[in-house]
Amino acid sequence: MFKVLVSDPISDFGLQQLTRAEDVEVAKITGLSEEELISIIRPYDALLVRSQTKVTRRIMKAGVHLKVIGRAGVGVDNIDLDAATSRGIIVVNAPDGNTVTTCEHTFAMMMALARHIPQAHAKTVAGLWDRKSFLGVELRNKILGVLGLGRIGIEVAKRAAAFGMTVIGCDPFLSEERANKLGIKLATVDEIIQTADFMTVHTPLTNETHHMIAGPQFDVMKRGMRIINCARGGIIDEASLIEALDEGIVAGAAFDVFECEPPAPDHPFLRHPKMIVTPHLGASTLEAQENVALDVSEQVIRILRNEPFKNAVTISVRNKSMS
Ligand SMILES: NC(=O)C1=CN([C@@H]2O[C@H](COP(=O)(O)OP(=O)(O)OC[C@H]3O[C@@H](n4cnc5c(N)ncnc54)[C@H](O)[C@@H]3O)[C@@H](O)[C@H]2O)C=CC1
Ligand SMILES: O=C(O)CCC(=O)C(=O)O
Repeated sequence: MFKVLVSDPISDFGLQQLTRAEDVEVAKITGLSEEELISIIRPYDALLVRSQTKVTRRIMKAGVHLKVIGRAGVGVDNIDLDAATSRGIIVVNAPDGNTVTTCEHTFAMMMALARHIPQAHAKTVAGLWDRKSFLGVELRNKILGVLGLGRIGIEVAKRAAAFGMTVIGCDPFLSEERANKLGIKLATVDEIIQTADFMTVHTPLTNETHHMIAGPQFDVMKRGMRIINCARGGIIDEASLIEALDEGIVAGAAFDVFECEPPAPDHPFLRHPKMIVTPHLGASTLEAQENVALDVSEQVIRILRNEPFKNAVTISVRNKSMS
C-alpha cells in the first residue's frame, strides 16, 4: 500500500484518482509547521503540496520513504529541488491546469488598476459618493510589457491584443518567429521598462529573476507605469516599488504575491493607496484547482506504480545510501 500525504488544501475532486485507488492510502493533514511535518513524514511514499508547504531539505531527510513530491500548480520555488535531486526524490508539477485562471486574474488586476476599482468600491460602501478621485485610463492603445512569455505570459498577450494594446515582451526561450506570429514585439528588459504603460511579470522566481526589477530599473522607468505581479514575490523589489509609488514614477501596482507570505500586518503594500493586493489567488478558481489536482494525482500514482509519467521537474537515480 502506497502512503500519500496531502499537506495543503488540494481539491478533493482532483484527488479522486488517489483516494479511490486500492493500492493508495491518502492522509490530508494541512497547516503543519516544518517540525510537525518532520515528525509525521517518515512512513509516506509521496507528498502533495500547493504553495503553502515549504518542502525543505530537513523534511526530505526525515521522509526516508519519499519517492515523489507532487506540486498541484506551476511554481516549485517552495521545494528544495537540490535536496530532492540529491535524495533521488522525483518532483512533478501541474504546469497547464492553472494557466488561463492565472492569466484571467492578471487581467482582473490590470483592469482594477486602470479604473481604481477596489479603492472606489471601498469608498462607495463606506457611504461616500466620490466621482472625482477615480479618473482612470483606457487599456486601448497602451503598451503592455510582458516579462516572461511562457504559458501565462502568452495567454495575457493574446487577451491584451483583443483590448487594443500593443504587446512587447521578453523571454530567452521565445523565438522571434513565434513572437511575430503571436503579435508580440520582442524587447529587452530595459526597453520594456522605458516604454511600457503597463508591465506584468510572468517568470518563475529564480536566482536570475530575483529582484529583476529593482532600484536601477525604477530610475529609468517610464513615468506613470502601472505594474502587475501575479507570478512570485521577490521578482520585483518591494522596497524599491514603494519608493517609486511615493515618487510618482509608478502610478499604481497590483500584486497577488509577496516576498514573504503572508505579509506582516505592517507591510507597506497593505496600506499604500496606489496598491491593490490579493492573497496569492492567481490560481484560485474551481476549474484550475480541479485541473492541477487531477494532473498531479495522475503523475504521482504513475510514479508510485513505476509507470511512465510526465511533468518531472527533477529526476535522478535514487541514492540508496540515503534511504
Ligand atoms: N499567482 C499564482 O497563483 C500563480 C503564479 N504562477 C507563477 O507564474 C510563473 C509563470 O507560470 P507559467 O507561465 O505557467 O510558467 P512557464 O514556465 O510556462 O513560463 C515562464 C517563462 O518565464 C521565462 N523566463 C525565465 N526567466 C526569465 C527571465 N530572466 N526573463 C524573461 N523570461 C524569463 C521562461 O523562459 C518561461 O518561458 C510560475 O513560475 C509561477 O511562479 C503560476 C501560476 C499561479
Ligand atoms: O496553489 C496555489 O494556489 C498557487 C499557485 C501557484 O502559485 C503556482 O501554480 O505556481
